[in-house]
Amino acid sequence: MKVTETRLKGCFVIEPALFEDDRGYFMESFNQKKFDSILSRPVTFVQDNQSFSKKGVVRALHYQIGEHAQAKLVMVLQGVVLDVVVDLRKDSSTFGEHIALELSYENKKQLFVPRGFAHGFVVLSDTAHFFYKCDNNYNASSEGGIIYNDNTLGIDWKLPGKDLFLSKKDKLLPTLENARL
Ligand SMILES: Cc1cn([C@H]2C[C@H](O)[C@@H](COP(=O)(O)OP(=O)(O)O[C@H]3O[C@H](C)C(=O)[C@H](O)[C@H]3O)O2)c(=O)[nH]c1=O
Repeated sequence: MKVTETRLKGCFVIEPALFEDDRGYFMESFNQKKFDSILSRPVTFVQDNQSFSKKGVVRALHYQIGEHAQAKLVMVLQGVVLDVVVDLRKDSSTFGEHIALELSYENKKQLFVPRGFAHGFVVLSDTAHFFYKCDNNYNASSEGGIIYNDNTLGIDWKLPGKDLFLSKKDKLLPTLENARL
């Protein structure tokens, strides 16, 4: 397993060991003991989520506030997405900054997103099956969000705006300046 910390402290790219043979491949997509060795404190995941989306779908930029904040281990089971996380930790020297990276079935990369981040992705392949573990349960009343094209964030979603598709809810999200943090 290869672990690389990103420039946003506490956010890691994880590349699981892949065992390929004539049948195909095997990998441990999550191992609590190995995962705990990466982080300074243990993370216990309590909920697994999946979503399936067509090309151009943007599910972004979401988070839960306060005690319901979620850390996530995100990965792609089929297709390719550009995954984006924005640092919303008020005491962070990289507050408001983001990283974006391709996660795909091919590259098997995973991203650990600590609590205090907004998360989202755009689907770059015809379809994408997205899977992620959360260390806190869904709490609808604590959901927050930032509009994906907030120009203070400067996120390049790679596809032309005319080809992007968002939920009604996501189209109405506020800018970072007006977001509920
Ligand atoms: C997130 C969530 C949603 N739901 C229900 C609520 C809605 O009736 C329906 C669709 O929810 P939503 O449109 O918020 O789904 P996404 O747009 O994929 O939201 C996710 O998008 C980005 C990528 C994230 O990182 C978040 O985990 C999450 O906000 O599922 C649940 O029942 N449990 C849940 O944990």
